[in-house]
Amino acid sequence: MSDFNTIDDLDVNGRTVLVRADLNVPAKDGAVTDTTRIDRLAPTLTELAGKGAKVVVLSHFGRPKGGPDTKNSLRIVLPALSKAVGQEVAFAGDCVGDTAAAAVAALQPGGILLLENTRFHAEEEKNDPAFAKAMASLGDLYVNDAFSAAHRAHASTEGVAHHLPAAAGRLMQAELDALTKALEKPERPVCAVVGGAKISTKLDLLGNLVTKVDMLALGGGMANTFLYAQGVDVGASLAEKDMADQAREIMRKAEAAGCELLLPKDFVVAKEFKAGAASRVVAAESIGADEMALDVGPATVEFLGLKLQGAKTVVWNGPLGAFEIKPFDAGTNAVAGLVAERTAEGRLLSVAGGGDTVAALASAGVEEKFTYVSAAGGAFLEWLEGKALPGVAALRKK
Ligand SMILES: Nc1ncnc2c1ncn2[C@@H]1O[C@H](COP(=O)(O)OP(=O)(O)O)[C@@H](O)[C@H]1O
Ligand SMILES: O=C(OP(=O)(O)O)[C@H](O)COP(=O)(O)O
Repeated sequence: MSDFNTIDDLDVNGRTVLVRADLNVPAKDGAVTDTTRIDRLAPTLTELAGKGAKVVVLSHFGRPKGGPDTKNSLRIVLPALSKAVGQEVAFAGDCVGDTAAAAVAALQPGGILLLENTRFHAEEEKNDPAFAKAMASLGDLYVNDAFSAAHRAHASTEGVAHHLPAAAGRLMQAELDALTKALEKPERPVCAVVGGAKISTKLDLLGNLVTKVDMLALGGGMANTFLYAQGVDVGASLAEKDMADQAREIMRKAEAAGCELLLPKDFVVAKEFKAGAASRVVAAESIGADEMALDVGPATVEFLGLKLQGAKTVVWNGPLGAFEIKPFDAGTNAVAGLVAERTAEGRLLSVAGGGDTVAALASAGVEEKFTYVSAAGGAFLEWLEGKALPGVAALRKK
């Protein structure tokens, strides 16, 4: 980390420090369901507050369409954030402008203020220079502790760093150190497991990943999209059908690079996406028109188990199914259990990451058994590809 400043390099006493956090945590019905990202961020905030800084926290939450909406308000993280830092955290209903400025002005040294979702402004994702400048004008110093959002070149993750003295937070430091230690020279064969629901934003990443790993196992909406691209009828399953050409291109790249693509053999399907919905196991080619593939089936679990026997390193982002709802957690639980067991036996090095992936591993009871669990998903896979992450690059000493 010698080419980055850290909090040790900043004189924060009495200064206003803008901290870019990743509070994009799993939530349901307006409540946080997994606090891992909040708990891992807390030491940075308490250290800064303890050193007399006025701490102003910036973050995105969800994927709002460039304007405010109640579903994606960061207000819902306030109770968990206050608990994690051991003090009441103040809140402002905007991340720029008069509302934000008034809340910052009211902040005392040692105080912590959370600003509303940066993605409530379309300028955030465009990395609009004037918007970044407006955000930067709220503080004296900038600390980026959002490694898990560092693959995004957005105003709060990248733009602001050009306007203020910038440093990496403790979580950012810890993630980069741990990932470097675990994966700088991964022992082959390397198997990447990619599932989850973020299809279009992760497809680009897979094109590079297949040139770096020996096997790529797909689950979740990603697998459905690839099966659709192969001509399989995926019924009402989550899939981005307009991404089929790109998926086919990735399959060609994988073949050329000698990366074995592992697609599900069978699925647990249901007509409704709710707990206790009637479900059945079907072959991948037999999903009904009104059915959704919500988890990988037992034949897929067995197949992945056999394939993983040949792997020395596993990197994993994205649950294999809709794990929040039983029984669609079974595939993720079984494969995670297998990886955990082989890691414990010293036969495998395993690194997993992602907001929901961490929650899935915790609910499977195996989080502690992986070699390392990162708070980051997409960012960790892009780091693994050797890509320069914009949020990290902007912190480099000028
Ligand atoms: N087959 C599926 N159908 C619908 N949703 C799915 C399916 N498989 C996984 N998911 C959903 O994917 C979400 C996690 O995806 P993602 O955000 O990409 O992971 P992470 O946050 O770990 O990077 C979970 O909410 C899960 O319910
Ligand atoms: O949760 C995140 O990424 P992840 O799902 O890859 O772990 C980050 O907060 C980035 O969110 P984004 O993928 O909406 O830019």
